[in-house]
Amino acid sequence: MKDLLRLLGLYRRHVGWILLSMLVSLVATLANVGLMAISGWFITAMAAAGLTGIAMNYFTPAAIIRTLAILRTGGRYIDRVVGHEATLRLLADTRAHLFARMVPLAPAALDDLRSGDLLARLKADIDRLELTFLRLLSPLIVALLTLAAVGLLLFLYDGLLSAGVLAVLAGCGLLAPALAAVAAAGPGRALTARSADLRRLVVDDLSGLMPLIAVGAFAGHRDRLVGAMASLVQAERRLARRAAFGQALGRLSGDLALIVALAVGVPLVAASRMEGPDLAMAALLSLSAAEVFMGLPAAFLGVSSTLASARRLFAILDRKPPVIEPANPRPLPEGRDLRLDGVTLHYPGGLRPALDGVSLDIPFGSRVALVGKSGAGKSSVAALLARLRDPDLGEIRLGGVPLADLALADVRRTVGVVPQRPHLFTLTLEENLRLGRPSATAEELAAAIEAAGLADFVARLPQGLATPVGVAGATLSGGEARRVAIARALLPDPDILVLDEPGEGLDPETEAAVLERVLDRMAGRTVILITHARAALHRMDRVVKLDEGRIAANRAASEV
Ligand SMILES: Nc1ncnc2c1ncn2[C@@H]1O[C@H](COP(=O)(O)OP(=O)(O)OP(=O)(O)O)[C@@H](O)[C@H]1O
Repeated sequence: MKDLLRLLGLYRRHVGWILLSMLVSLVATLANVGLMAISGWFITAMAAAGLTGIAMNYFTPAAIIRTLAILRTGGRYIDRVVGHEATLRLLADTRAHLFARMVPLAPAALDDLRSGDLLARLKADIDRLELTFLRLLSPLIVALLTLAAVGLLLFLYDGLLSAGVLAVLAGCGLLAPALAAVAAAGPGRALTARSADLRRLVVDDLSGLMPLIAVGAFAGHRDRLVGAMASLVQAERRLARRAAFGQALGRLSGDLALIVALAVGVPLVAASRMEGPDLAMAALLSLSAAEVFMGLPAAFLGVSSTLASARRLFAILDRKPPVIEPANPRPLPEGRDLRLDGVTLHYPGGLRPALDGVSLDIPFGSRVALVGKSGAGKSSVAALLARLRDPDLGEIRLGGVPLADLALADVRRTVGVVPQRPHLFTLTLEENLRLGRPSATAEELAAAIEAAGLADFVARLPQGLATPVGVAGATLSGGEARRVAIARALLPDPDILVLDEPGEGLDPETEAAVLERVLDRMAGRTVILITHARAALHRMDRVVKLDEGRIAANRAASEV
């Protein structure tokens, strides 16, 4: 219930469209029910008039019938247009809202989710919310109002007639599908989970297809995929069985209501308490009112899977961003000295802290190598310096001001990071580079490419900078991709550059040449180099060794 209310809360901003859509839908439905009822009355009254030879005014009912027919047809058209407008606005809004909330979570607070899972939440889960309004909420309210109108009209003739018809309509049209939906809650949840599983598997396996084939594990993954599809079909089948039960009773509701109307109405006519044409009207009114229940069984069944989707969305919306933008950021200080003071960082589930009381001074303009065994905490320092995470304890200061007090954009403009696993987008080489600084001139772009040691490579490409790099840079070698990432980080001219193992994928000569150029370009500014390559150390001022999250040594490079 809490989730349903929260879901409805998402609709608040579109309440005008929602009310308009419901109003149009109600008018179209009442016009349809009224059309059937008045037509029944009119035909019977005309037949009776013909038999008895009494003249009757047929202009007024004929005009009413024509008006209702126009209202019904036009209303249904407008109902579709307005209903979809309301729903699509809601979906677009929710998708944008969720994406905007994901951005500050990335990457640290989304580490545990696979990209296929995130895609499923952004796409399929939000699409499923459509069911709540278009197929459930609006039809349910319209059905209840129509029932009330029908019940009131029949009550004017006879209380029992009204009660009998309402009981059948509500029992078969509303109660039975609602019970079927309760019985289907389990399969509904399973369906959402299975389709998310399948999407995750497809996206993951496709992006990892090469290694899967290479290690001969493809057959196993294909079997897993086939298994996931089979359990999806099974969940759908279970849901469909329960849906069939609710739908069958829903469809029966009109016929049963007609029988009840006749069973109660015929004695009323026989006792002259009701006119024959009025009975025809009541019978057709009862039959046609059942139309409002047609879509409800399926919508009721969709409630549990829609709520499961909503919960998956809320789970993202409720995540706490790993870093908070200060409400009133302090201005960027003049100084660029970095100071880490008792910095401690725990990853969730980590057995020991990744960083444990690290204190370190990095004056502006210095060149510091961070070394240490794999897992020592080097990349964690890089993440903290770019404020992708915040320390649990201790503080990092830039020019004497805590990083947490500065605007995130200022921090990230000042501290450029080439991560250990840089990501290239499925764009051209130039578009990937310009992400670093969209307004860069051609000369600035060329200078960054030169500094990253990419100039020869670009010159050899037939399409030059317009070359597409493929999905995640798949058409580039590991070393080329890394140099693109270096050029991208150099383009905005950061005052502090953190290079996380920039030599990976490069031969030793190229690595040395690239480092040389980067250091030249960064002359007078700070470079922090995370590396396992001893050869690079003589180009640095200090070498800081980390061991299990602590500083094990901090020496001048000449002493190493
Ligand atoms: N996102 C994460 N979630 C949980 N634990 C993490 C995460 N990132 C790193 N760790 C853990 O924190 C510790 C430090 O990791 P970090 O990546 O900083 O080491 P590193 O020195 O850069 O290692 P490498 O040289 O292999 O890149 C490791 O034990 C690692 O398993």
